[in-house]
Amino acid sequence: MVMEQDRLAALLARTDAAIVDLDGTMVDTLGDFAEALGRMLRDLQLPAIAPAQIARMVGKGSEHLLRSVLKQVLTPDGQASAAIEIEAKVEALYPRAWERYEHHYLAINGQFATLYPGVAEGLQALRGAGLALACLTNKPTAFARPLLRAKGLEGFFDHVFGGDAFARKKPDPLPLQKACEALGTAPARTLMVGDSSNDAQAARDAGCPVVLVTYGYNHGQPVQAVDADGFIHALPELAAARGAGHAAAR
Ligand SMILES: O=C(O)COP(=O)(O)O
Ligand SMILES: [Mg+2]
Repeated sequence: MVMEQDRLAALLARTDAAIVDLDGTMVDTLGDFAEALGRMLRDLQLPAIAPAQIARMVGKGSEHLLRSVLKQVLTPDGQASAAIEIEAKVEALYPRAWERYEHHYLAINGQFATLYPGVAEGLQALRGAGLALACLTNKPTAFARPLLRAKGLEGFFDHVFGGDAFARKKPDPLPLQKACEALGTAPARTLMVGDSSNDAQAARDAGCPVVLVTYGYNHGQPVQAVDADGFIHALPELAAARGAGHAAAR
C-alpha cells in the first residue's frame, strides 16, 4: 500500500494537467440513462431494460449505447441466432429511437444523476495545485455541458470535449492527443483520470499516464484488472498524492 502511495505521489509530481472522464468518474449517470432509455422504449412500444444491463453498455458513447439497448430488447431470450435480422431491425429503428432518446435525455439531463463523493473538492484541489483541467467524455458535447453545469462542475475545466468533438472517440488515442494540444501540455505529463478500460487504452496509446477510479462502470468488468498506473477510491486522493510528492521533493 505504501508503495502504491509513493508511486502515485511520484506520478502526480510530474503532472501538469489532468484530463477527466465524465460518466462513471465524476457523475453517476446511470439513473439518467435508465430514465431516458425507458421513456424512449415506451415511445417505441418496445420492452423495458434493467439498469444493471445498461451499466454494462455505458462508456462507448450514446450511439453505441442506443444500438446495444435496441439489440438487447429485440433479441428474444437466449437466442443469439438471427443476428443479421436483428441488426437490420436495429438500424431501421435507430433514427426514431435517437430522436426520442435525445429529446428525453435533454429534458431530464442531471435529474437522476448524482456526483460521486469528493468530486468537487478533488477538482478544486487539483486546480489549487496548479493543474490545468479538461473534461473528455464519449457523451455528446450537447449532453455533457449542461450536465457539468447542473452539477456545478463546468467552472473547473479549461476545456470540455464530448464524443463528437473529434473524428474518433476513446478508446482511440486521438481525443487525448487533441486534448493535450488544447491544454498545451506534453502527453507524458498529462494524467488521464477515468473509470474504464476505454480510458486506459486511449491513454496508453496517446502516451498519457492513467489512473482509474474503482467505483465506475468499466463495461461491467472488474476495473482492477485493467492496465493502469494506479487506482483511487475518490478524486481527492490525487491532490493528496501531489501534496505528498511535493513535500518529499523539498
Ligand atoms: O458512453 C458514454 O456516453 C459515457 O462516456 P464517458 O465514460 O466517456 O463519459
Ligand atoms: Mg466513463
